[in-house]
Amino acid sequence: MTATLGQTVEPESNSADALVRLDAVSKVFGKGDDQHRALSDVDLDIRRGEIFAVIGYSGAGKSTLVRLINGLERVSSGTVTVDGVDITSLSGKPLRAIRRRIGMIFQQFNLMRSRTVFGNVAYPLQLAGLSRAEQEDRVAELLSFVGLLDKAWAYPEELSGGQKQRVGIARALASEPDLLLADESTSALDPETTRDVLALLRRVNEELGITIVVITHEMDVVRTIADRVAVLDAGRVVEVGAVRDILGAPQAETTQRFVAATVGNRPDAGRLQQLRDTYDDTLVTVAVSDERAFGSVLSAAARDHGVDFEIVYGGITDLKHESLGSFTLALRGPDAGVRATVEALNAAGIVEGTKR
Ligand SMILES: Nc1ncnc2c1ncn2[C@@H]1O[C@H](COP(=O)(O)OP(=O)(O)OP(=O)(O)O)[C@@H](O)[C@H]1O
Repeated sequence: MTATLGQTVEPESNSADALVRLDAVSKVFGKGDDQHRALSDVDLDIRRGEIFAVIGYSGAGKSTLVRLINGLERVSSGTVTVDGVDITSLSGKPLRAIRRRIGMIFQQFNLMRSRTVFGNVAYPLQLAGLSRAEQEDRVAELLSFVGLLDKAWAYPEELSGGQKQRVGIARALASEPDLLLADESTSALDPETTRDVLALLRRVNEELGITIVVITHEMDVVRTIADRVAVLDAGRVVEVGAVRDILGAPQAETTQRFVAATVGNRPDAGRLQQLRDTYDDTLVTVAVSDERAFGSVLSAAARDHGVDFEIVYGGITDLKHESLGSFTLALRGPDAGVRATVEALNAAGIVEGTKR
């Protein structure tokens, strides 16, 4: 029994709300014996207004994917469409026009050391031909959005990692992009600074309506910020869906490894065996995404059937807008009562597994 409360089936993606679409994209580097296939047959829709994460281990093809979306790299086969325009056949001016609508932030920030914070953020505006007065107004607005107005005249080397990434975000926003690509944008930062930068990215998404693609090897980043996630393994998308569904019921082995690293609330096989050795009761694991429903179903069933319960494992994992919990319970009482309690929990669709 693997029903999970709150699990929803994602509607088939509608191409009308896809800001970025990859159709059967493959990318092969090198020639002849030196060939290396970085991406194989990748289909993805990134919807307007969402935060979409791509997670994968080193070498999975994440950076290649980003470089194909912003036109820095060409597909070997397939198509990449940005806002309805197939960019695989574009070059020169039309490609540059599309690329201006895509902002990018990097793991190592990529700021110009010889320029102040102002100079870095103003750079794309200067290239776009804005007057000095226009640049000043826009940079002040951007720096105040990222909380760094007081650092306008500092040089990058005088800033912390988190501050450098804020400058990177302000610079990426300067040309008012529709899409922001964040390639391992928090991988060089400590956990607290990571939280601040992720919170800022959420504001970019929610207040400015910018679609964000987050490339990461950390499920914690996905969990905190993303609406949907694609799992990339050896150049292939092995799983894609809403973050709550992927974290609640990961299917592919790679996904299960990523999920185990961030969601510690389900007992693995070894821990389950230990629990069975310790508790001579029926063990049942329930998924919880609405605590009141879970609590009332459990306490009513236990009361009606004369059953006691003890929580022996579990916890709550916070997602962007909701929580995902899992509890393993030891049920104690008359056999028929325990069976009836498990049935009641099953009927409520919250049982993930049962062990006698
Ligand atoms: N320009 C290139 N020439 C040859 N091979 C490349 C090139 N760029 C990437 N690759 C190969 O393609 C595969 C995917 O690389 P990519 O950098 O996209 O992975 P990644 O998931 O971003 O990894 P990491 O997190 O380590 O950067 C790797 O095996 C890499 O060696």
